Amino acid sequence: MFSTEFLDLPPLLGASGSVTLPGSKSISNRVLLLAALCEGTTTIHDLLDSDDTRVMLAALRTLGCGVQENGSTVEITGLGGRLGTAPAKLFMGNAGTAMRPLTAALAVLGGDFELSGVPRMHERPIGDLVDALRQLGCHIDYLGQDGFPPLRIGKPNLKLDAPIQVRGDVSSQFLTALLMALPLVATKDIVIEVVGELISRPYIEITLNLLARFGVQVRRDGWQRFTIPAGCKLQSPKVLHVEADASSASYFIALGAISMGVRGQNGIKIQGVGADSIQGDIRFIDAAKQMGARIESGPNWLEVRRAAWPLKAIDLDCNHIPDAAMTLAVMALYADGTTTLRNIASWRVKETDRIAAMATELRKLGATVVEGADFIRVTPPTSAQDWRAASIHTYDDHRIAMCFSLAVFNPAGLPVRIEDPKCVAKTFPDYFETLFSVAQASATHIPVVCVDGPTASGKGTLAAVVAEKLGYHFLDSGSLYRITGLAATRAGIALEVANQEAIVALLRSLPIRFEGSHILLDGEDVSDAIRTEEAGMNASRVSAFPLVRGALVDFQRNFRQLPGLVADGRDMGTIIFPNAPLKVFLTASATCRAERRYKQLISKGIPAILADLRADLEARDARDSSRPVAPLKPAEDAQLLDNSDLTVDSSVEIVLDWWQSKQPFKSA
Ligand SMILES: O=C(O)C1=C[C@@H](OP(=O)(O)O)[C@@H](O)[C@H](O)C1
Ligand SMILES: C=C(OP(=O)(O)O)C(=O)O
Repeated sequence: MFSTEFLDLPPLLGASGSVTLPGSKSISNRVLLLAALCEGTTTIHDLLDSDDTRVMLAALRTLGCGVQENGSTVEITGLGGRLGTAPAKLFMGNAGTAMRPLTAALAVLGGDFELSGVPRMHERPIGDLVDALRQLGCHIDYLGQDGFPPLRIGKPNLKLDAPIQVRGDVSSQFLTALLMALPLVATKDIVIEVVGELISRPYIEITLNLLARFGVQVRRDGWQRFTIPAGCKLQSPKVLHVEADASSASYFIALGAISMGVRGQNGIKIQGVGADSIQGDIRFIDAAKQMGARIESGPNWLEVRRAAWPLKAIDLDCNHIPDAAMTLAVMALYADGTTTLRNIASWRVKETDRIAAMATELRKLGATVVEGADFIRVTPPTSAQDWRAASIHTYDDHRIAMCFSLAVFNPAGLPVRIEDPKCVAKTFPDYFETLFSVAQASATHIPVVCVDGPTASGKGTLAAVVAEKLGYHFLDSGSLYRITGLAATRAGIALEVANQEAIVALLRSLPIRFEGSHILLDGEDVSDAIRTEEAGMNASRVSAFPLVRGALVDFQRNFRQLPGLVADGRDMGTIIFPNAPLKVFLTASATCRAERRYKQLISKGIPAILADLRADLEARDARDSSRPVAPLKPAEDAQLLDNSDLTVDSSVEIVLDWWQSKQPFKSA
C-alpha cells in the first residue's frame, strides 16, 4: 500500500496481463456477521483483508467470537445468537456494511453497546434503520446528532406482531441489516415493508443469497415486502468462498476498455469474478460494453479488451450499480460526447458527497460537468490541449482514488496526482500495486530522481527518505559495486583491472535481490557485510573498471519501474539516467563527512580515527573524480546541495520542493 501524502501517476501507454482481485467487501462483511451469529465454526476462504473487514473482525472479537486468521482464510466460531453481558464499545471506521448490520443484530439481541466510527460515519444516515428497529421494541439512543451514529444500544422489549416499516430510498443497507438480524428472533413470521422506492436493489439480492447459504429462505413480494419465516435459524454452511469484488473489478474492466495492449498482449484478464457473480455491481460490464468494451467471461474470470475508440457516450440509470458507476464517470472522459449517469442520489451520503466530489475533480482535469441532486453529466475535454494535469483530492474515498487513476491515459500525456492514496485501504489496499503490475509507461515518462555525490555525503539516507515520501522505488547503486567487490573477493579474484572480464562474468551470474533496505546475494543477507570500510574501498576499486561499469548499466536502468525511482550513486545523473527530470548533487565538506562517518562507526562499536577517516575520504574523492570512466562530477543540469549545515529533514524538504517545482499539477 502507498502511505505517502500523494502518489504521482505518470501517463501510461497501455496495460495488459492478468490481475487477481481481492474479495468482495459486501460478501465478506455479510458472511463474517452471519458466521458470527450462528452456531459452530465457519471457514471463509478468500476473505477481503481491508479496513472495512478489519473493523468487522475487531468488533466480532470484542463480542466474543472466535476468529482464527490464516492468510486469506478465516475461521469464525459463532456466538450461536447469544451475546455476553459485558458492555462493549465498537469502532466501525467508515464501513457501512459493518455499522448498519451490526447495529441491527446487536439491537435485537440486546446488551450495552456503543457503536461509533470515523467523523464521516457520523454524518452518514442511520435514522431509517433506527426507526425500524424501534418499531420492533429495540432500545437505541443517539449519542450525537439524531439520525446519525454514534449510537448506544440497550436491552430490547421485542414486539414482533406488526409488520415493520423501513425506508428504502436512502440506503439498501438498512433493509439488509434487518434481513440479517431478524432470523435471530423469528419466533413468528416477521414482515418487513419497504417504504419508498428501494435503491441499490442488487445488494439485497446478495443478502438474500447469502442468507439462503446460511439456511434462511426469506420470502419476498417484489421489492416491497419481505417475510422472515417463523422458526428459521441461521446455520453455518461450514465452508464458504468469497468472490472477488465486482466493484473493484470495475477499475480493471475500465482499464481494459481504455488502454491499448502492450508487450504483444492484448486485454486485461480479471481473476476471481465472472459474469455470473452474485454481486450486482457485475452489471457494470453491460455499461462498459455499451461504452465500447469487448468482454468475455468464464467461470470466475473476465477478459476485457478495447474495441470502440473513442468510447461511446452513454445515458444510464445507475441505481443498480451505485459504486461501480463512479468508474463510468471517469470512462466518460474518453467518450465521444456527453455521458449522463442518473438516479445516483445515494452518492451524496457515502464516503463523501460523491456527486460533488466527482464533479469538482473531473472539472480539474478539463471536463465540463453538470451535477444535479441525483445525476451527473460529463463532457470530456474538447481536445488534447484542453486536458489539465490535476492533483486529485480524494476525500478519504477509496473509489475516488481508484477511478481517477484511470485518467492517466489522457491524450495530452499528463501525469495525475492522487492525494492520500492510502484511502484505498477501505476495500483494496494493494490497488495501485495491482494497477502497476499490468500497466506500462514509456521509460522516459517514468520519473527518476538522481542523487549523486561523494562518499559519506548522506546521499543514501536522503535518497531513501525521498523515495519513501514519493512512494518510488529505491536504487542504491553503490551497493551494486560493493556486492561486486565482495563477491569477487570471496571468489578469490584480485581486484585488478586485468581481472575485469572475470569479474564481469561473475557479476552476470550473481543472484542479487533487493528487499526493502536489505540486499540479498544468493539468498544471504549481505547488507552489513557490504557496509564495512574495506567493502567501500573494494567497491571504489571495481567501480573504476570500465567493463564492470558497462555491465551494470542495464541492470541499473531496469530499476526504472512504475511509479518512479530515486537512485543514489555517483553517475546516476551523468551516465545511467541522463534524462532524469531531477538530478541532485549532494556534497558536504570533507571535515563534516569525516565526522559523520566517525560517529557512525563509533556508534556501531567500530574503532576509528577521525584524521585517518578524513584522509581516506579525500583519497577516495580524488580517485573517484579523476577516474577516466564516469568520474564523480555533477551532471550539467544537476542542482547542487551542500548539506554540511543541514539536517536530513531539511535536505529532504529542499529536494521535495525542487521536485514539486517540476510538476505540472494544479490543485485548485
Ligand atoms: O449492502 C452493501 O454491501 C452495499 C450497499 C450499497 O450501499 P447503499 O445501499 O447505501 O447504496 C453500496 O454502495 C455499498 O458499497 C455496499
Ligand atoms: C459506499 C461504500 O461503502 P459502505 O459499505 O461503507 O457503504 C463503498 O464502498 O463505495
